[in-house]
Amino acid sequence: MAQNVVLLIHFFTGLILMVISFIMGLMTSTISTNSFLKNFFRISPGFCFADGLASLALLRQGMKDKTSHGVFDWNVTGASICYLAVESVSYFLLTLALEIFPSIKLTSFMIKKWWEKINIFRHDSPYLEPLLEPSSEIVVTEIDEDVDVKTERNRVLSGSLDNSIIYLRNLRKVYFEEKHHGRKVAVDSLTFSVQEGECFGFLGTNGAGKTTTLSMLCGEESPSGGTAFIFGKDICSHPKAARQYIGYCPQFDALLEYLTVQEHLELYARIKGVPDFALENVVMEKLTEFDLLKHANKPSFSLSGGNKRKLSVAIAMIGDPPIVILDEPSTGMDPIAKRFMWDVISRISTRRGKTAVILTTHSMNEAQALCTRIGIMVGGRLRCIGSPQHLKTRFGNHLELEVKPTEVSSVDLQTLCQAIQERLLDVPSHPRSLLNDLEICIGGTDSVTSGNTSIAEISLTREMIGLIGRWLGNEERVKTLISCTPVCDGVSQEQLSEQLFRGGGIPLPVFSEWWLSKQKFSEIDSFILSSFGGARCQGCNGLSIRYQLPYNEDFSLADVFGLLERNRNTLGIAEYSISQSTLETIFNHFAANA
Ligand SMILES: Nc1ncnc2c1ncn2[C@@H]1O[C@H](COP(=O)(O)OP(=O)(O)OP(=O)(O)O)[C@@H](O)[C@H]1O
Repeated sequence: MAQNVVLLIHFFTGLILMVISFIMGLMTSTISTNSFLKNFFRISPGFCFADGLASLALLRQGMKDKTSHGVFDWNVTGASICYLAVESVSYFLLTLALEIFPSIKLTSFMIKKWWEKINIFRHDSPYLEPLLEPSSEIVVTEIDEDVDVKTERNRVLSGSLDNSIIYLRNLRKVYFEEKHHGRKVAVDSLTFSVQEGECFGFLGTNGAGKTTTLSMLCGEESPSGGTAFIFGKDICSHPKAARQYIGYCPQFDALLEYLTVQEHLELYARIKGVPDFALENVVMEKLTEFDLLKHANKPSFSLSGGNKRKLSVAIAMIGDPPIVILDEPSTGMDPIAKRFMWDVISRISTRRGKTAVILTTHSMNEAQALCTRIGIMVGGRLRCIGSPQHLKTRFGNHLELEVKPTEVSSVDLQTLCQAIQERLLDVPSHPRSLLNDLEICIGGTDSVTSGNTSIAEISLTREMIGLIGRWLGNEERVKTLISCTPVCDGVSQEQLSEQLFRGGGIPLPVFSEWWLSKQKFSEIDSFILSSFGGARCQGCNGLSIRYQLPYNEDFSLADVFGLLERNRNTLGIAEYSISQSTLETIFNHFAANA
């Protein structure tokens, strides 16, 4: 595309110069100026070509000056041919030089460096472009940084890198944006290293700067400050050398719509320098490894999202690069394909032991399953780093408890229903409206007064429920049902409230069951909260209730089990589980404190 644009620019420049020169050549007052300017216009090969043709035509028409003797005369095509000959050699050599010598390649990084030097020259005092300065922001970062992140920073900056093959040193990226007073710090002073055989999980909230970091490592973006080294090659000064070690799967599939799966693999294998004799084997190996054989001849536009992702990862892994960078590799995959992909990634990193994988993901399960080390990034900064177990031990200073109460017994249910029915039929100073309701609900005054109405037939209105709450000594409990306020007490309560509002009432057995189960939840809740100081309820889904329990010297795991076991029957606990805090809770903790 860029080459086509350059060609078009060349063509039009030549054309415009030709028109200018032609007009000037027609006017006697500008003929000599035109002859002089032509020496410069001929730097454009397009002009040389057009001028030569125009001069030939003019010669044919007898419009050339008398001094021109033949077609190869200097003033006819001679000058143009000579210029074109010299230019074809010199431009070819220039192109070669730009390709071969990276030191003179015009990367945006180098342009920036030159700009910096020009600025130093222009200003009397030494000048640093503000975004490249070791700004006060970085100092603040270092002060309030987590201890593990600081240790990693010191380790990398001191140069003790063991067998690290990638290391980032104060890598920084600033985008210019109107919204953020002109700039947005996407990545801020990122410092860490990745060793061979390691699978490094890069987690973070949306917009944390993960993709930007990976883009800088792959050479798609140039850093605003700091740098990174890949096998000792600086990504700023030797981007091409650094890139040759990397296989990159970007966040969005960069596939060519009309190329088939097999053609994609062949194309990238050739780009990566796989020799002809090995090409077929390499392509077949990837098709088999990624379970893409049956799609080999399909054009990429007809693939499902998950298969496109598989193809992108397969392309990244072609040629067995020592570093594989995967930006959300399993997005859009079904659970089976995801497991399959995890297996492939795990095989190349941990099992083969030579390849370093850096992956970003929003799936905590994926990070847990694959990553030997994890870094959580929020707002462009690394908030924590370490193995999944280390993070859980350090930041998971609580236990997750989930308790499921036993079901309401039919005896208790029957007893409560009868008690409510008796009270409803025996309201001493009942307001007229309540009795009316009851009469309507159970189909007639006779049946109410006879007392042999079926319990299942009784439907309770809001007013009755309010009264029952008062009789049973807990008006608060029924308020949530009556007022239909959204509470985190699970789906069943929401459904009951909805039924009450839309249908005008709920059957007595349904209400009684709800009441008794609330009673159980409430007893368990007060027991947990009073027994484990600092316990916090995390929510209830109608079947079970979840807590976070503090986990320190005062509470061992044995204490928690002991206490629950001793009171299990009294409280009516059907089952419970205790687990260490998950990666998800740790991630949420960092995201919430961003
Ligand atoms: N080209 C750009 N110009 C301006 N701002 C950008 C540009 N690219 C990214 N950003 C900003 O930089 C920040 C980091 O973006 P980045 O894509 O790296 O986040 P991320 O962690 O990969 O997010 P996600 O998980 O959603 O992919 C965001 O606030 C984003 O808006």
